[in-house]
Amino acid sequence: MGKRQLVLEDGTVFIGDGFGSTQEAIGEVVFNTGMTGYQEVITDPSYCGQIVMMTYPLTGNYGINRDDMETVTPFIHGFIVKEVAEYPSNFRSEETLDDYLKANHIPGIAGIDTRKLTKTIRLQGTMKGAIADITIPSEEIVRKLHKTDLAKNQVQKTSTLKPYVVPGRGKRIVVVDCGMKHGILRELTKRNCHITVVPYNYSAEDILRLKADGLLVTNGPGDPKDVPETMNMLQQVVGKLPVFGICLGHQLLALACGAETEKMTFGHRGSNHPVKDLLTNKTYITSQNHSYAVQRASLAKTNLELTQIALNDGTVEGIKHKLFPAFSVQYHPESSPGPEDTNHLFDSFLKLTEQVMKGEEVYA
Ligand SMILES: NC(=O)CC[C@H](N)C(=O)O
Repeated sequence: MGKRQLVLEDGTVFIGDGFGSTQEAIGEVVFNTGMTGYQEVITDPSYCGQIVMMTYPLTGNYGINRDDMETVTPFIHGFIVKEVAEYPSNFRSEETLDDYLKANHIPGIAGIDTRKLTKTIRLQGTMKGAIADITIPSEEIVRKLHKTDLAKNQVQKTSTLKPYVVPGRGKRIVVVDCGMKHGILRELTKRNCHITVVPYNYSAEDILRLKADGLLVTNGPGDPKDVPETMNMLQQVVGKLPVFGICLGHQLLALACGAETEKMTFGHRGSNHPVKDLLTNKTYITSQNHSYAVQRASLAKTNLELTQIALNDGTVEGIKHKLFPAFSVQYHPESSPGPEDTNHLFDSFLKLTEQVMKGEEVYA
């Protein structure tokens, strides 16, 4: 495709080779440290509004396959890599990364100094950026970036519009879709659940009318404070249904129970983030993708207990309610991509629904 440029809002310019779609992209530039899993990253709806750079220098080597999609329509705004493989080699590969990005209107840029970009983001925090044609003066793009506010309605874009059912004979679980990865459905169907997926703004009343055994609130893009609908619903449902929150769902549970959330400098994105479970003293390697975190000090004024912390920086990775069956984690227990160390959390959630059903006096 020829040369293209990546321009950051602070004026930094990287010249590279365009691939994927030729359109212009604007988004928050973030980095992911996973060495594999680019297909799951591209198709994770939590990246809506973001331009993602992979720190691992080779991407596209095993192509794109039909099995590792995390959503039907990807929402990522752009993709940055050091080197993109033109000829993937893997028995599951159906097409190249370039073809997939072209077909889904996602621009990519390769051949830039990804280590420099990582260091810039680590020092200054995430910034807005654009992947654009080389012919446009970079000052013009910087001006445009300063004028552009990143959208606040990302969950509205990534959530399902209508409820639907994935039938099963086991526990009845309502999944509130804030931008759900298919991995969450995979874990629940593996455990024979009867799943009702509902939009992010489904009311507490309508959820309770479904007479489910448990409620799962999924991952999703953007700032949790931009999703008051789901937060208000949780305030009414906690204590009436066992609740499991994943990533954005975790942040929303925290807000619903009176805790605070804050934006991190550059977030956690990768497949090898160590997390310590304070209740069992075990350490898990987890898959993560988040910009926001629950403010640790704010838990003191709530009925929430800190259950897990990130070992790299001490941030909150898990909480549980002290009075009601509700718990959540900041990372992705469904992995995809990444280690499956914390897959058992889906079993813990279903066990909790069982205990509540039997009327046992148990909390998460
Ligand atoms: N993967 C997620 O659910 C991310 C949650 C939230 N959008 C964040 O960036 O912190």
